[in-house]
Amino acid sequence: MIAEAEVRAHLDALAKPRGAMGRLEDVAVRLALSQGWIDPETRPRQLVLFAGDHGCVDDGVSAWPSAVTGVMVGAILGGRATSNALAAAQDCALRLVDVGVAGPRTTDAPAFFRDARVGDGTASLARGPAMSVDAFEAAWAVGADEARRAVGDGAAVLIAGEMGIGNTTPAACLTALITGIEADAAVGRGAGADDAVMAAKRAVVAGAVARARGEGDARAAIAGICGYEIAAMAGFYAEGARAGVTLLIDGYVATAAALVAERLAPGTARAMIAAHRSAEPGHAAALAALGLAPMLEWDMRLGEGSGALVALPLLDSAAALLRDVARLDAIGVGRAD
Ligand SMILES: Cc1cc2ncn([C@H]3O[C@H](COP(=O)(O)O)[C@@H](O)[C@H]3O)c2cc1C
Ligand SMILES: O=C(O)c1cccnc1
Repeated sequence: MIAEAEVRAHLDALAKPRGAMGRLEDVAVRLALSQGWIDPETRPRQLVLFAGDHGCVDDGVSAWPSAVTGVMVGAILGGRATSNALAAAQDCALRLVDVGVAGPRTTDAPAFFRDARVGDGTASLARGPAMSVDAFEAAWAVGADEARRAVGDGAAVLIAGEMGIGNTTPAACLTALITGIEADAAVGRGAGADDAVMAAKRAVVAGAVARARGEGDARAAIAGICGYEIAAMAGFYAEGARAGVTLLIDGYVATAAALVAERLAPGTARAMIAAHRSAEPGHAAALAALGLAPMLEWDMRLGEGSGALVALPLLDSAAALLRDVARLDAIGVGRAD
């Protein structure tokens, strides 16, 4: 393992003025520390997309019906979604896991698809616990399993993405519960909620967060307001961090899963690099609670791992800086700074 001071000293010795690559140097430091080496890798990289449905959609929290989750699963399997296009552009392997979609199961799926359903959509968190602690742990284990498989295949950087209509509602609940911000401050427009949907979403989140705050056991509180895909992402992060790879964190939903991972597996956040701050208003507080500074603030608000894929070339640049730049003394120049 290396210390931050060693990485900074290495960066300061390179053929450039000290600190001249600005915040890319901070990213390089986090990247090196996440893997424990001065010359971290960013290839191969793997995006695992976890899909699940949410009972609270029946309570009016999304502009879209739950059926769109299954349609998008089909689009991803057909290689036609934003995540497919960006993953291909960034040379990132993509895998899709159905951890809790409602409706018919996908058959004839390509080899990168895994049916690991823990349930057919969650129960509505507006009316009671979204899932049992047992179901939460089963979904967590699906994600942990995926991280183990990806690391076994050599991945140096892991990205978790999600597809699940309604999932910015559990993300808001988890953010409010774990960071302590007001429920209202955690609620945003998700995939395009209008004012009427926003009013319903605010009421649902306020009620669910109040219930979760009254629950004594942390795991039960989290399970009650979680989603299957979010629980799987949390398990994915916890296992990836344990295995010593870098976790590139996407948007608001991915960060809610990161909060869950850090709460239940403390230390996981050390492996995380925040790709971006999404347009969702609660995202900044979620990142701050994890001690993460986002690389991009581009108002992206899609999910599917898309923002992490957009930011991936920045990690490649940070790795190249650490690995491929000569030292100033090696080119015969003394330091003036
Ligand atoms: C066509 C389409 C593709 C998406 N890809 C990701 N999301 C994103 O939007 C959803 C969350 O927003 P909300 O909580 O407002 O429903 C999730 O499926 C998330 O992955 C999508 C949403 C739609 C509609
Ligand atoms: O930031 C996100 O993760 C996000 C925002 C809107 C919709 N889905 C995901």
